[in-house]
Amino acid sequence: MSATVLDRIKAYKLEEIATAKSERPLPGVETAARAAQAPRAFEGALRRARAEGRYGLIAEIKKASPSKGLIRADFDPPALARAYVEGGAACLSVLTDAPSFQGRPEYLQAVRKAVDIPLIRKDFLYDPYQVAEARAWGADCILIILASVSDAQAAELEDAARGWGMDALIEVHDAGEMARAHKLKSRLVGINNRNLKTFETRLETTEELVAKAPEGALIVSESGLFTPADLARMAGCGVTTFLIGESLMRQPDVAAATAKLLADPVMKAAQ
Ligand SMILES: O=P(O)(O)OC[C@@H](O)[C@@H](O)c1c[nH]c2ccccc12
Repeated sequence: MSATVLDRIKAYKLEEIATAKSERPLPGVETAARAAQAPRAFEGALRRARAEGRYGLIAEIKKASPSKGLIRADFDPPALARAYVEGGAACLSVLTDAPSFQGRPEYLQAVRKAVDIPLIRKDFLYDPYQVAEARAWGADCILIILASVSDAQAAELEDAARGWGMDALIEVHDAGEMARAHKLKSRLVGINNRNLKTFETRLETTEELVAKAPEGALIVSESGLFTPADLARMAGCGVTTFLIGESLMRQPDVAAATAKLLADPVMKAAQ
């Protein structure tokens, strides 16, 4: 079988983690994590938006991606963060992976200083060391991609997040992964419309998997959402919480585009 993008990412991440651990041993990272501002309620901010009848947006700060290449040349993370807040985002996602997404830990740290809303470290996590890093850099939530970790690794990452007082967004993209999500504690579940192995993006993925989610889960529809009609379509199957990057990153006026995307008051059937 040919190596997928996820296999390649995992290989360089494991090297990255080994280097980071030797350059900055865990105790020092833990000290920095303990000194960071207290974690903010990431899932809570999204649940509040939903309870108040608003779309809950996690707006993503994303310069490039493996499938799209460079998405935004003029890339100023603190300015983009402020624009997203002005436009009404509930939370922000900041890519920290450099090789595939041109992200950086410094972007997360700079965004933390620029805005008050909760942040997720968007990266490929395999080791609790990376969860401590995320907390030290100011993240309030981590991403656990079930396509790239075992059940045991997912549980270990989730426990590390809980230990730091952070939330965990559990990402699934098929029925098998959704079944695995039931075994975890987190009830914040992202359905990725993009298959990370083939890059195929289908909004049907959210529609097909939402009914298989754990009881009481808050579902986040991730990737490939561009228009108010896309959000209304997702609301039609009860999903009103979204993770959106590319479509907003391509807009010259990010604040106005975010406000426009969220302006539609369509809030249909509750999950
Ligand atoms: O730019 P989009 O299509 O709006 O997608 C955002 C987000 O869902 C996507 O960046 C993403 C979802 N899961 C991930 C896992 C790793 C890296 C990136 C992702």
